[in-house]
Amino acid sequence: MASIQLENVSVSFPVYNAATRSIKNRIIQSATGGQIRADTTSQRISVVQALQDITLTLGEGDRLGLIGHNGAGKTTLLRVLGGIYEPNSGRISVKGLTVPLFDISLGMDQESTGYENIILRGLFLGLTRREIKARMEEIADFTELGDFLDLPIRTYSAGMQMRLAFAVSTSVVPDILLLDEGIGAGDAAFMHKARERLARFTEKVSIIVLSSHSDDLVRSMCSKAILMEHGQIVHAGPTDEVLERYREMRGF
Ligand SMILES: Nc1ncnc2c1ncn2[C@@H]1O[C@H](COP(=O)(O)OP(=O)(O)OP(=O)(O)O)[C@@H](O)[C@H]1O
Repeated sequence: MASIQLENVSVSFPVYNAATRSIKNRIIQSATGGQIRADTTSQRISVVQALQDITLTLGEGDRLGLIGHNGAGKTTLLRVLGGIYEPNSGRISVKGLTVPLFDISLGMDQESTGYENIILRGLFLGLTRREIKARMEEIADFTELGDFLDLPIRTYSAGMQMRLAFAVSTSVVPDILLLDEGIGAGDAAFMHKARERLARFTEKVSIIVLSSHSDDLVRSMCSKAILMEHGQIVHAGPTDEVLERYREMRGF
């Protein structure tokens, strides 16, 4: 059974050679972003607190929307769930095959061919070589990249790389799907095909977490949501209730 459990998870980023003099001994909080504070050990280091004390439990059938201002911590939270970032503190347990459909070039190598990258990205996502080989032909067909699959992917355009990564990432139905609102640089025909594939696929996924600035998208995909502000969860509940709270906060 797929599940996600986060207990008091915090993530901070040290920023070296930052102009910390202006933020000596105080915490800066602007309208956007996490919190910036000076590091206690060095004048030359600032710390951006991207997530602070996040506690969250998700199980079978949950569709969660992440809502909040620029820099609120939505992408950082997705990256923590995808195992891309380790929390600095707190406990995390993610059970089930997890596929991030953002940071789509992770696990790919620019010098390797399209075919080799299908294997690399597949292994990165936790598939076995046998599972990848069994799907190779279907993945290659879906990309429509033809003979380009024999060339190193540094010769591809951004949209061609996206086609490849998307085709591999959606070749197996995961237990947990992590989504960012934009899946990138595809052309209109591919985006249409990608959306259809995604719609078929999302029905079967056990848990979905979607980060989005689009109220309509969150409403159409998610039954519940959390509102994030400066790295913290400030409201959690049914999607409509959380969107309403966000509207009130923004004052429109
Ligand atoms: N690698 C990094 N180094 C330093 N700070 C970072 C890094 N990644 C993220 N941050 C900071 O963490 C905070 C949260 O960023 P995050 O990308 O999670 O926000 P977000 O809610 O996804 O924003 P947006 O809606 O703009 O995409 C921001 O203040 C950002 O500056």
